[in-house]
Amino acid sequence: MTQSAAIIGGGVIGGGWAARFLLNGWDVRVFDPDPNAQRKIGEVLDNARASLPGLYDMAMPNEGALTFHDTLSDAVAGAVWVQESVPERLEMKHSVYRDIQAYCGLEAVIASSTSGFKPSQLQQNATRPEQIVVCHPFNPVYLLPLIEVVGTDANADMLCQVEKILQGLGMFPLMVKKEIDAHIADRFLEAVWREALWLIKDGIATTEEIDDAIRMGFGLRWAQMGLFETYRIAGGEAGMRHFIEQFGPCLAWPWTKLMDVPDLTEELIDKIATQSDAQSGHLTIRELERHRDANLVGMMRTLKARDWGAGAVLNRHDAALNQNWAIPNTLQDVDDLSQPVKTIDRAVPLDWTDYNGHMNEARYLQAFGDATDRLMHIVGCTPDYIAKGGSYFTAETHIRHLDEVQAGGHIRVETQVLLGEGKKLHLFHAMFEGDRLLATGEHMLIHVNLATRRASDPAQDVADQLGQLVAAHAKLPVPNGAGAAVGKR
Ligand SMILES: NC(=O)C1=CN([C@@H]2O[C@H](COP(=O)(O)OP(=O)(O)OC[C@H]3O[C@@H](n4cnc5c(N)ncnc54)[C@H](O)[C@@H]3O)[C@@H](O)[C@H]2O)C=CC1
Ligand SMILES: C[N+](C)(C)CC(=O)CC(=O)[O-]
Repeated sequence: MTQSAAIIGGGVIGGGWAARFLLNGWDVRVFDPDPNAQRKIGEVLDNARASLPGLYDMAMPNEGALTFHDTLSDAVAGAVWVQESVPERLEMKHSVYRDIQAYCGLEAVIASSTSGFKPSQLQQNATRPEQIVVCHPFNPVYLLPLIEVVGTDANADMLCQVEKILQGLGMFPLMVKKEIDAHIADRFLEAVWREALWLIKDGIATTEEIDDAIRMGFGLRWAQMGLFETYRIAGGEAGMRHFIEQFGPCLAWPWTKLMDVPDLTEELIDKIATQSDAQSGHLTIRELERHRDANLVGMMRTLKARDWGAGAVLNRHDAALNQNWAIPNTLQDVDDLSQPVKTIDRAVPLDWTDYNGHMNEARYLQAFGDATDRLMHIVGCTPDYIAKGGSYFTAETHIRHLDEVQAGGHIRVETQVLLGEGKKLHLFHAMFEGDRLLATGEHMLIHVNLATRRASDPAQDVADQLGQLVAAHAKLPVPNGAGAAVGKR
């Protein structure tokens, strides 16, 4: 049965949570008194649909149902997870918990997005403190994996379940062992924010110069290694110890104004807002969000290819997705040998699209190449087999681009084996979005001995498995377009 999450407060963060749950197959029930909440969440969802599914190389589950409710009691009914994302005011959060606990199930998790309150503060005077836990996300919640989970002794029994549910949403729960104001990550953000305010107040840098100082340099380092791994490298061969010895004395020099906070006077606020308008005012918030999402998707997919940091979290979720929405790994996994085999089932990543607003031609080849790799794996041409010295090389390719598809579009490739005899493997891939045929890819591959780099017969096991597929597919009609030349309709 589909699980449901209640989103209490559907602003910047609640909207991101709604998208994260929905796109992971949960039903989502929103309560927010703002008459614009539905429109705002709809816009956030559009951005999320274009960006999140394409981070994975497997299809995500079908979207859950999104409903908006006039009362909080209605929204929390039946929800196993209640995500509170109302403004950062303690008395408001307390009053919202009173209402939630009056109507939600006894087993429901009540998670708070709070940036800074400790769980013990949130639990004060609650009917059932053990239900309330901090789950602090990062904007955009639908893309960034980090989630700081902070509980008290009262929550001990539920933290494991909370961690599991968040992992199931493709997130990286950082289980914070000791509560502290602003948890872990926001203490860094706060420190950097304070320095930035001083640099502006003192007229040393503009908003744009500060952003450049971050994004052209250390921001890129932080995105993939964080602070300590980065500084370990900065210590050279002598490592961390040398780094601290060299830069330790600077801590006593006036390199930071951290203990002193500038007054947020009207004058300072006006200076920051004016500079920010000059820097980014030509773009709407939604346009900025789309740039942010495309940049994040590109960086995260690069990290994914390297199975590193945030990218490794995506790979773990991909493995979980494939258990649920199966693409076959072996011939035994194929449900019906007599039909073309499903070799790709995924969304179009944002970074596969181009200036024409659709999937770029080169990415059709990438998808068909991935489909070929999957078929090779299914017939036993696995990484182990390849490591022993046999593989297939593609000798010829013919792609027909029949229809377009946009970022986030759910594509599927079905593969028919036209010939699998001796050294030759002749494949015909058909790419669909739903029932719509988008493209076909016809490929001739030759089995190769990787030591001699010359054509060779595949090992018996691969030949046998391929033979089974060829015999079954021989009964299928020759697909429309097979053997066509360029320009021939
Ligand atoms: N904006 C950010 O970068 C981040 C914010 N957070 C935390 O998330 C929480 C929400 O922050 P934002 O989404 O930024 O604020 P927001 O102002 O964008 O959204 C708050 C929403 O709560 C609604 N609301 C107000 N009273 C309500 C009530 N009684 N019941 C239901 N909804 C109510 C408002 O109409 C509004 O839509 C805060 O605790 C904040 O610290 C956490 C991570 C990042
Ligand atoms: C500015 N902020 C303290 C609300 C930021 C966060 O809590 C996390 C984030 O997304 O930057």
